[in-house]
Amino acid sequence: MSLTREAVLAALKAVTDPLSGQDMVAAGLVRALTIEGGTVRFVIEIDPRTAPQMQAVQAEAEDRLRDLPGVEKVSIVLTAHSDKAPPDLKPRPKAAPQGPEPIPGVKHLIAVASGKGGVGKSTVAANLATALAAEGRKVGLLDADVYGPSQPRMLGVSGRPASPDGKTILPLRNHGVTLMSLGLLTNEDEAVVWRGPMLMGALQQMLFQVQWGALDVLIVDLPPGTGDVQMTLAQKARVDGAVIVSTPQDIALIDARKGIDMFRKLNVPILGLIENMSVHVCSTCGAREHIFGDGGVKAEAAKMGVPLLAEIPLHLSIRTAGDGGAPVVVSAADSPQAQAFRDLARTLISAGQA
Ligand SMILES: Nc1ncnc2c1ncn2[C@@H]1O[C@H](COP(=O)(O)OP(=O)(O)OP(=O)(O)O)[C@@H](O)[C@H]1O
Repeated sequence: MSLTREAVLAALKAVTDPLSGQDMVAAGLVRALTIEGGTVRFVIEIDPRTAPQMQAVQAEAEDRLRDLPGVEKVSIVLTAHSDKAPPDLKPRPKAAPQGPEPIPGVKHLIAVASGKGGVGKSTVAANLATALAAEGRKVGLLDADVYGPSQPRMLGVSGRPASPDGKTILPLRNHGVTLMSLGLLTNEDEAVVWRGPMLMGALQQMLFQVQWGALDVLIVDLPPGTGDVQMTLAQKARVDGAVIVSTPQDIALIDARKGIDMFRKLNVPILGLIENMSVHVCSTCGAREHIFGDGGVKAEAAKMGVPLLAEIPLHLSIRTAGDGGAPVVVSAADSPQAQAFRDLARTLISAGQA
């Protein structure tokens, strides 16, 4: 005959709780009772001061259960209960949904997004951040490109951020920019597989637990596309505006349109489009060629009713500077390429957006 719950409870009712004088079941001492095959398990929650009396109850309950036919193993665990009131399980009216919150100390938060990968979004974010710093702004850069964080390499930053109190994280700094990136917490060569909730937790930590200090502007380098990171950012933090980076190629533009739609649905203002790899400038002869097409982003911006904020040339020095850890704005400050980013920074500052 298999062991039943009723038989177990009946055996336990023969044990008296010395504190209340009731049987231990009626006294509510038996918690989380499970019966699996011949194994009986439950928990007795006790006030630590009554431990000696309760150990006697535990021993008696064990004896009685072992005498029951069908019982092979008994496991009774004594746990100390806290004096806190038990959790209130009654349904409550739903709390008002938590809206996006400003990040303490941060005046403007600008998201740098792209519909598609590889269009130069991280390059634009790094150069925009250093260009804003060169204009005297206090700038932070959050590398939220969780699938391929490249800002530590682009800004020439390495080492682990410290967390002296185990709660807040101290960001790193280079070229006048305060940086935090998941790339600083993982090994560069390690492929990171993030589960959704982990990812969202990490993003929230980077937004709200990093000691950003007083910033005029925090640039957030997003992963490409329209996914969870974009949604979480817009739902948790007040995003003052998004800039969308695209190349002049049609396919990049189609994806950019999707990005714009998403931000509009999330009530994030679109500050404008940035055309990257706009025109190829030969680093030896200076010849200009529209490798990815001409005027596409400008026409699209006009169609969508958003400004075209900048046209950044495709130039070898932009890539080598990024790879070398000092964006072109820093490493070749007087070059026309650097000036294109400086103009972008000034445009945003004069519009009161950075
Ligand atoms: N204007 C440019 N001129 C020359 N090279 C560029 C330019 N913009 C970006 N690059 C190069 O193109 C490559 C891709 O750029 P980047 O990593 O910034 O793109 P991304 O859109 O952030 O990519 P991902 O999808 O990986 O996030 C890099 O090697 C970068 O140096």
